[in-house]
Amino acid sequence: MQLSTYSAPDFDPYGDRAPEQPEPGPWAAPTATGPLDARLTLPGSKSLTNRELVLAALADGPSLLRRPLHSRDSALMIEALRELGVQIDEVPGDGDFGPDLRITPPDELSGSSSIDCGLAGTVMRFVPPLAALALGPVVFDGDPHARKRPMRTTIDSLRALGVDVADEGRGALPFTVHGTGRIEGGELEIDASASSQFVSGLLLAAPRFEQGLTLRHTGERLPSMPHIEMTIATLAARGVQVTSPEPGVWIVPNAPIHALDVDIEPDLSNAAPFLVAALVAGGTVTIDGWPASTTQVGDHLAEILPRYGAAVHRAGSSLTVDGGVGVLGGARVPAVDLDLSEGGELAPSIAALAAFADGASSITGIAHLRGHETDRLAALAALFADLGGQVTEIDDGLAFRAQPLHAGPWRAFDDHRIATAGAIVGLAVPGVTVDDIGATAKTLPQFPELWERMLGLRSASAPNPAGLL
Ligand SMILES: O=C(O)C1=C[C@@H](OP(=O)(O)O)[C@@H](O)[C@H](O)C1
Ligand SMILES: C=C(OP(=O)(O)O)C(=O)O
Repeated sequence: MQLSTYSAPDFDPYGDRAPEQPEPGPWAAPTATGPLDARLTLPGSKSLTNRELVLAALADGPSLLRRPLHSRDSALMIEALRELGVQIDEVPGDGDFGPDLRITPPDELSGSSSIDCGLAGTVMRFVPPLAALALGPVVFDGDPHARKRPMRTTIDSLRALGVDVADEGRGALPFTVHGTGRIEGGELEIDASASSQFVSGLLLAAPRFEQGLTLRHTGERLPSMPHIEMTIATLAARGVQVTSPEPGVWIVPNAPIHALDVDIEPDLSNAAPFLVAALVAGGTVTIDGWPASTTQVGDHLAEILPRYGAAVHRAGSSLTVDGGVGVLGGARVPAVDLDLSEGGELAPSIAALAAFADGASSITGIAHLRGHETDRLAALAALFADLGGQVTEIDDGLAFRAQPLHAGPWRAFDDHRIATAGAIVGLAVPGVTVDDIGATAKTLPQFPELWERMLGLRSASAPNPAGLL
């Protein structure tokens, strides 16, 4: 099948110019020359945008998404849903980062199509249950590395629900879902230790199962609980009440999913590299539009970063991280043992900070990162070794030892968060080159522009990257 490459959306929210996309290719990470004093807004949350797209596709009428994310992952979700017969139109909105989206669900989802998941976990885990509700075969495939991401639980759970799924026996992409237009539902046991998205994908579609769904997670651990809570909250906002009588068990009734016009919050996980930058370069970084309450795990940064020496202030809808003099100014980064089982997607940014810690430290609870966009534990260990660092893989995470870092290459491995971790390191280590900054298009196509403006490297007369005040 034809695999997609992300290209800029065909709108122009910036007046006379389209948004810059990161050019695929090498990027010399800029070194900070002094403390930061930056204020920015960020595009919409990937996790919220892709959940709301799925729920809108199953809803009982048209929905509007205000200020959604426009990136490769959201483009892949939009295309996937269009393949199933969902109408998705761009409509003018007041966001800085592109148009709003109007989603009109079809009377019945249609199959007989092919879906490109790219490298998007949300597409490969959330859309197959919808394909099972459609009539006709739907082929799922993705980027070369997507074929290595864990998918067995999605495949097995659909089979246990009576859906015919043809695969190559590896528990991975590619596979074909032979939907019959209905799922009976009922009780189901799954092992979601490799990804919370196995749970979320089933919960999102379950109100359309004839008996609803009683889902029980049987594995030893369950990562990324806030993402499951986000799924439950987005369902509740559309009138579906999921109950959880005990940890690891969820009951979803058969119920209509109501149409809803919804505001998408900025992506707080994508705030991580910018906020961590304050601790490395020193000074302050303020993110505007920070929600007062949210299910996004990025909100945990407000508690995590003080453990590494930051002062965090909230004022109205802004969140400021003050990194003091920062690593560059000679600050000592405390050696912290951090359990990130709830927020694994924050790990690459925190690892880039822990690499400067004064003493032995660790990030644990993140074994499942081996199944992310790349094997993030192996990638980070290898990348820091190339810079002279001492970061080692442990059973369920990474261990860090204080070691001066030097110039060197930084491979992105097609992983947006590995790419941005390289940018963080480069703030304090001259001569770090990220081989492909284009990887950031997965969830934040504006990353290089925003980063350079954060550092004051773009003058006021240079094109203004969306969202920078
Ligand atoms: O449901 C979601 O939107 C996500 C869940 C998490 O997945 P895992 O549980 O596989 O880590 C997270 O890391 C990913 O970036 C987004
Ligand atoms: C793990 C991530 O993405 P995905 O949704 O593709 O799993 C991530 O964004 O850190």
